[in-house]
Amino acid sequence: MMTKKIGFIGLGLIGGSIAKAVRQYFPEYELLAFDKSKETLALAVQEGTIHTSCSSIDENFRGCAYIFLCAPIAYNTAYLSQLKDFVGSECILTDVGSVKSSIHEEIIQLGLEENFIGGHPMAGSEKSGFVNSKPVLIENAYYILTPSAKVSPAKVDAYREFVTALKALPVVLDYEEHDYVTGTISHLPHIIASSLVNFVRDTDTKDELMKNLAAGGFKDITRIASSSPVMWQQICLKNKKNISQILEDYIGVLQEAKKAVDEGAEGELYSLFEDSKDYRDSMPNSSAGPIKKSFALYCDIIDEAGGIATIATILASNNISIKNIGIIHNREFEEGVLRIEFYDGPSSNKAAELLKKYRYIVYEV
Ligand SMILES: NC(=O)C1=CN([C@@H]2O[C@H](COP(=O)(O)OP(=O)(O)OC[C@H]3O[C@@H](n4cnc5c(N)ncnc54)[C@H](O)[C@@H]3O)[C@@H](O)[C@H]2O)C=CC1
Ligand SMILES: O=C(O)C(=O)Cc1ccc(O)cc1
Repeated sequence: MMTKKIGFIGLGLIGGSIAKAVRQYFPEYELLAFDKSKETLALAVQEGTIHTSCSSIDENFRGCAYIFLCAPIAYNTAYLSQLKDFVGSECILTDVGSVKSSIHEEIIQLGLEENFIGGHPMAGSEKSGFVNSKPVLIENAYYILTPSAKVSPAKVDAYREFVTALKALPVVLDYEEHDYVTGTISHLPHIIASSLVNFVRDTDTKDELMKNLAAGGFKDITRIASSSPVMWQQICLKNKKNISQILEDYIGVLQEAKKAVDEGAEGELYSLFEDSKDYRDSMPNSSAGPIKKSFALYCDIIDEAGGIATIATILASNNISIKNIGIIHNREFEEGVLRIEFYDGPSSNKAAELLKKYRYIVYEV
């Protein structure tokens, strides 16, 4: 069997998830890692995710087919000069950072362009650390590749195939375009979420009415405010130019909204919400995105003891695994409805068909 050595620097949420996916799909590969947290490395060895834990970037990294840089972005860039000696001609050096220009610039400086293909799995969560990592995190998620100008097409093809084998969806982009696009769809939303949460904290009443009354909508758009502070600090520092421009443009949009409110401009206010509804509704639920897609359906349940158990039994006896199940209450479903999440689209479709056959009212989303 063909074995390869894969190295990781940083084995947290993303590094850990990729390592676990490699372990799952290429069990014969040899995995090694360096992380500043000794506990993380010990756990990864104990769980059988990696074979070798390294106390620094050392000789172990020589001969790797892939080296994944998965620490916060400023550290990834800083480690390149230490890594350089261990990067052989066949090695594909890659990262998973949310910003690409800074690492590409350092790669050019160090003459590592023939080896470097930037990477960015558009998957993750507000959680962090190896303990939260899982192979399914990158499954069906877009995985952006930003090849250096001098890397061979053969290496790009090999990396693309590797990403596909890990069940992610490779997309090749220019690194500068990557930073503008992710600046808008990922970095700006994180800044909005965090500043909105802080705004509520700073303007709340003495008895914290806002904190206690905050409803689903507020929680939906601020989930990501619980993300790793060091990671987002570094993203803002490294994608400064794009984020500054995007914030300026977005503040202009907010000012227009304020003007419409100040002037009681009925038409403008209606359009604001109608346009956003149309565009948001046109985003396919099944497309992969920064927020990992979910395969869920909603189902009315008969209000009697054992209602959930009956549905779970129907699904289990048809070999459909449930990822998550629970009753939700919101304005859309005032009476409460059962939300059932599945691991993939086909399971969700099969479950919907089956439950309809049993005369359940099913809402597919
Ligand atoms: N969290 C997310 O949703 C996503 C994160 N990313 C990128 O992935 C990278 C890692 O993020 P996460 O895995 O979420 O973070 P994390 O905090 O879960 O993991 C980072 C890991 O790096 C280690 N580390 C920190 N500083 C280090 C250093 N100086 N030397 C060696 N190891 C060090 C930590 O001990 C930890 O195990 C970042 O560059 C981020 O931009 C990319 C896509 C999604
Ligand atoms: O939690 C979420 O929805 C995210 O937005 C996760 C995420 C964070 C950083 C990235 O570079 C990509 C994805």
